Amino acid sequence: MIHLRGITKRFGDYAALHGIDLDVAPGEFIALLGPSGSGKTTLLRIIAGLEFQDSGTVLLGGEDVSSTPVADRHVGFVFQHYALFRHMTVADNVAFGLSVRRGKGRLPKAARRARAEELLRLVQLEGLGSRYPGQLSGGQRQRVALARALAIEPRLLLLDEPFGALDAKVRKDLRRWLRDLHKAMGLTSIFVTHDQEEALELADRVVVMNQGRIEQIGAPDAVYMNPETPFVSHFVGETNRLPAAGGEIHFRPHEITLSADGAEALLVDNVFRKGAVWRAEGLLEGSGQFVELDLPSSGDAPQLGQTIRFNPHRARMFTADGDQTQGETR
Ligand SMILES: Nc1ncnc2c1ncn2[C@@H]1O[C@H](COP(=O)(O)OP(=O)(O)OP(=O)(O)O)[C@@H](O)[C@H]1O
Repeated sequence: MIHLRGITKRFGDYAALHGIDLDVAPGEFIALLGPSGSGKTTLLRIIAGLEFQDSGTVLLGGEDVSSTPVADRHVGFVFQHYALFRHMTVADNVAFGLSVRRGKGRLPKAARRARAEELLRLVQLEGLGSRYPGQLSGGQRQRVALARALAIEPRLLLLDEPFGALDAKVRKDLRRWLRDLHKAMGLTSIFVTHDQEEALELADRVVVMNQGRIEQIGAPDAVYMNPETPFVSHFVGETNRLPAAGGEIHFRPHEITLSADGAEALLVDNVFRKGAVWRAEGLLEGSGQFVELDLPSSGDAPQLGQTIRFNPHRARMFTADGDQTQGETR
């Protein structure tokens, strides 16, 4: 569906993307995940045709669209701040992409209306077509934006932090809804997020980006369980780091075994409930390293000042040069 080869992009002296290669299969739901400034939006805009790469090629459905303008790429997109037209009704907003279409693909007015109604049903906003955007909630507005993007029957749907401005509960509902919609419509979708939970929950594959490069591509479980670089280990999920000879050892807060003769001892200086577990934080005896541990909340809460002895049971060793790893279980 999408083949990106050697995509580079500079803004003045600043290299925003360094040779990105990426293949996306039809029907996939892909997350571009990375910190602010890692190049996610730039890459998405290049795929959409809103921005052009300095070098490299973009193939969509086997066709080289490297220099094709956005209007001819047949791509739908939704951006966090891609505002609806405030002076247009919801139905007119949704039908907008159809009404600007020229030539033989243009639908008569009645058909455009019917299509808008159908899309509003799809995004579960049936009957709200005559309202104005100002009369909708934030989550409803995002669904209108999505309906508008889908109106042109795009082959590809691109979403840039589509739910970024919404509160956590609405975000979660919309995520699930979007995943169902993606599947039901047989879409190929790429979304940008800096929220690892969102990426892990929604995507078939996660593309982890850092400083204009792809660090790792994989299924959510693979990226979480087998991070290939210290960056991925740290950015996706929570990670404790311990200095070790020739590098560092990484383990997740829950990847521990409690043991009275454990090799590590945490002096607890903060405890709180984190969903189904107790989170205990503090410094390790000896190294003074800050560590976070998750303990079953079926047991008593750890006490401040208590020492917890443990062994990491599924640790990963990263060597000092940073990008080589060895899985290690102890
Ligand atoms: N039009 C532009 N002119 C100059 N620099 C730009 C422009 N667009 C992006 N950049 C720079 O390119 C880098 C990548 O930006 P991009 O928006 O792709 O990052 P991002 O990963 O999407 O970040 P965020 O999560 O903050 O949106 C940033 O350092 C940004 O400042």
